[in-house]
Amino acid sequence: MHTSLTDPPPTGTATDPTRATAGEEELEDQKAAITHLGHELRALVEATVRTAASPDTLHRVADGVRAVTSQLTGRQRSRAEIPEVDEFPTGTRIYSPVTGAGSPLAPPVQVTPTADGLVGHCTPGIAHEGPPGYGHGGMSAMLLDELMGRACAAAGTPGLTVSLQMRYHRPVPLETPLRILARVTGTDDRKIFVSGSITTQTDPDANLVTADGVFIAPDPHRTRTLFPGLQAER
Ligand SMILES: CCCCCCCC/C=C\CCCCCCCC(=O)SCCNC(=O)CCNC(=O)[C@H](O)C(C)(C)COP(=O)(O)OP(=O)(O)OC[C@H]1O[C@@H](n2cnc3c(N)ncnc32)[C@H](O)[C@@H]1OP(=O)(O)O
Repeated sequence: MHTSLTDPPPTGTATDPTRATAGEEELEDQKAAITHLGHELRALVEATVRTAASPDTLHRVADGVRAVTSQLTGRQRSRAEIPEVDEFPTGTRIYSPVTGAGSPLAPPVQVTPTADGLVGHCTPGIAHEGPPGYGHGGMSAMLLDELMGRACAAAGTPGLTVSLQMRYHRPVPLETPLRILARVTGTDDRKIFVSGSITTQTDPDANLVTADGVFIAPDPHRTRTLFPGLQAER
């Protein structure tokens, strides 16, 4: 998050080629606006957790933020609704707390395919702190869970996590560019075995965190029950 604050807002990923061309421009506009707001909100979150401002200033800013929040009027997305700009489950998930360009919670991780899986890059800031100066262990688990889940989807077998074994070898430094790797190592019927790791970008041979996970591809009936938005909108 830290260095990304000074970078230009990231752009969205490729559009689903099956969508009607007429809607594409609108979707791109929507993605760009969501990304813009996400970028500013992440700057607000980072400034919030770093500031030493006086109580007066904090109260004034809180009132200002409440006034801004009240501008987000109109229809609100329901719990199971999948945003129109999303490509579920393999691509853009714009409000993902890990990769989402529109999420104030996300570092956000930029994901790229590798020869045998995925690599993610991000720079978590102080908002993701656990021990002073280092990343929260739950944050590392969240980064790996998401990347490992996306590796399943990228391999053509989207699945839900049923087991995630974390090993924390060294503290994860904040404000430091990180590299997250995830790859499917095997399958057994609906079970997908996945491994993942977090290192710094400058020392990719020194594992800070590693994980082994089991993901399950839900059967079609369970998929329909779990994700009603998928049927209604796709
Ligand atoms: C278009 C299709 C979409 C599909 C889904 C897409 C999702 C991905 C979306 C986007 C991708 C990018 C984002 C990723 C995000 C990160 C991933 C998360 O955070 S996921 C959230 C946390 N996880 C849960 O909430 C799961 C909760 N669990 C469940 O709902 C059920 O367990 C479920 C549906 C996953 C499986 O239930 P059953 O009833 O279908 O399956 P049973 O029969 O229990 O198990 C099947 C096999 O798996 C083994 N198994 C079950 N649990 C296990 C475990 N903990 N460890 C090892 N094996 C286990 C069992 O022993 C069984 O194996 P034997 O057939 O007997 O050989």
